[in-house]
Formats: sequence, C-alpha cells, structure tokens
Amino acid sequence: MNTITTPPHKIIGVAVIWNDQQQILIDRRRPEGVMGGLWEFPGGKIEPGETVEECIQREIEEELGILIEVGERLITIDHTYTHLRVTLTVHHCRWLQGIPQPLECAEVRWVNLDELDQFTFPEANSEIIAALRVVGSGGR
Ligand SMILES: Nc1nc2c([nH]c(=O)n2[C@H]2C[C@H](O)[C@@H](COP(=O)(O)OP(=O)(O)OP(=O)(O)O)O2)c(=O)[nH]1
Ligand SMILES: [Mg+2]
Repeated sequence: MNTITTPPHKIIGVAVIWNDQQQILIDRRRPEGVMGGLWEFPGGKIEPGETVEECIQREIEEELGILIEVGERLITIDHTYTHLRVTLTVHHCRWLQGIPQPLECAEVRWVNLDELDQFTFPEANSEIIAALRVVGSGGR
C-alpha cells in the first residue's frame, strides 16, 4: 500500500483592489478553519471553464458585494504549506461600485500600501506584498 500522499492543490484568483484614494482592500479570514484570523487579499478558487479574470470578478461580487474592473496581472505565487499547496494568480483591480461587506469573512478594510505590514497575512503573501511595493499603485 502506498501511504505517501500529496497535499491538495488549490488554484486561486486573487484581487488587489484599488480605490480612488490609492488604498487596497484586505479582508480578515473567519477565526475558525485554515489560516483563521489572518488577513488576505480577497479571492477564491477558479472554477472549471472560468478564466482567472472571470473568477476574480465573481468571487469579489460574492464575497464583498462590490463591482470591480480586473486589470493587469501582478504576480503568480506557487506556495506549499504543510497540508496544502496553493497557486495564487494576483491581479490589480479597480473598485467601481458598492460598499465592501464582510459577506464571507470576518472583517474588511481599506489600507494604504505602507500600512500592510501592520497586518498578519499567510506566508505566501510576503511575495505578493514585496511585488506590490515595487510597482506601488502605478500597476493599476
Ligand atoms: N483569497 C486568498 N487566499 C489566500 C491568500 N493567501 C493564501 O495563502 N491564500 C490561501 C488560503 C486558502 O487556502 C486559499 C484560498 O482558497 P479559498 O478561499 O477557496 O478557500 P478557503 O480556505 O477560504 O475555504 P474553502 O472555500 O475551501 O472552504 O489560498 C490571499 O491573499 N487571498
Ligand atoms: Mg476564500
């Protein structure tokens, strides 16, 4: 019997949503469950037949009740946690309409780029944040 197992692999579309004040939207994961209580950029699993852009647009409407425009890709991160592998494809997005609501998370807030280090993110996010610091809000 082969008892070696590979961790599940999640393919995720992730949004860095900018508003007109050059702030970014972050959300806090619910306290229970995987990476509970950590902050993240909103997003979720890419469904079969869906492009990453379509996934991001859909997830943001479902999770936050807002409309965005999905723009340029910032970075793609492949990260392996102890029991989980994730591929995060991160796009710059522009807020268009609606007040973000914590429909599937604990909390949401707009923050400036230089405030991001005051929040605890999953390990994979340090590369995203480093890339954001390089392009700043110019990447939108
Ligand atoms: N949305 C998002 N997910 C992230 C970030 N960083 C990071 O490691 N992840 C991980 C956490 C999750 O395991 C996975 C996102 O998958 P998901 O949103 O579909 O899954 P989940 O764990 O929230 O819950 P579920 O839908 O499977 O029940 O990617 C991030 O910045 N944003
Ligand atoms: Mg999620």
